[in-house]
Amino acid sequence: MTRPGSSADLVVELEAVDKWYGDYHALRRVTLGVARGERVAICGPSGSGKSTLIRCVNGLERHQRGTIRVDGIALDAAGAGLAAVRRRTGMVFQNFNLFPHLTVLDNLTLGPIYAGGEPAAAAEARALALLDRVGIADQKDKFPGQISGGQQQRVAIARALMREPAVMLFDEPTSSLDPERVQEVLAVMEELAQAGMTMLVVTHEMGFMRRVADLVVFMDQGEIVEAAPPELFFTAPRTDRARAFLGQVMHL
Ligand SMILES: Nc1ncnc2c1ncn2[C@@H]1O[C@H](COP(=O)(O)OP(=O)(O)OP(=O)(O)O)[C@@H](O)[C@H]1O
Repeated sequence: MTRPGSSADLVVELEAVDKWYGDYHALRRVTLGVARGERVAICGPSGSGKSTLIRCVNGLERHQRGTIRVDGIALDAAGAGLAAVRRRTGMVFQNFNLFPHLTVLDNLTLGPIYAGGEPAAAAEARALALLDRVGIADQKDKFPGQISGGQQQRVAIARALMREPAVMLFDEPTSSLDPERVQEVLAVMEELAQAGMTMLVVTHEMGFMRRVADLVVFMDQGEIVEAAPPELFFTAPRTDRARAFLGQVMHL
């Protein structure tokens, strides 16, 4: 839940975070906490700052004001703590971002072996176990272009898990998939949630939010407008802005 100032074991903490792109104020005093093992979903209209928020959490974008901490490490506005925070976060993007010239297996092992110094045999054993966990161990020698979008996204999830992250960040992970491929990725995400993974997920998937999220955060114009458990947010939104958004996406 959003509990600024509480003593909960927070893996992600944002306090009064502001972010500008030039003159454009993209995040406005955003305060949010994600406790260990908690699943927080972020929704809101296009351009409301959802991607910006999640990209600030792992330092892909820099905030200018306020505090961001991941697993207790401060990512201050000048960028200190960046490498340590990156090691503790696994990021899954809309467009998979796999290396097209590497096999599925090599996509998982490249970072740990060459950047992390892990012995190749150990990295491969971990990679095979994770590919098995996401149901695509049999595709390990294929290249990304030879497998479906849903399979590519499952590879991307397995690659992010190679870091043994304290939190998994998902930025609209099913938005670029064919409709028949969406469920296979959501099923992997649900399995992660059941296993206790801490997750911060930008998504438009209402069913996923209802089933999996502990907290739904609704953003509009760079602000967190509401933060509530899904059963409350979807049935009794408190603000006109949230009601208008839900009316559009759920055709109420
Ligand atoms: N690199 C950038 N430079 C300038 N403006 C940007 C940049 N990235 C995002 N913006 C602007 O910041 C605002 C928030 O963008 P952001 O991508 O965070 O929104 P979003 O809620 O994730 O939208 P969507 O659902 O369409 O992905 C938008 O108005 C966008 O045009």
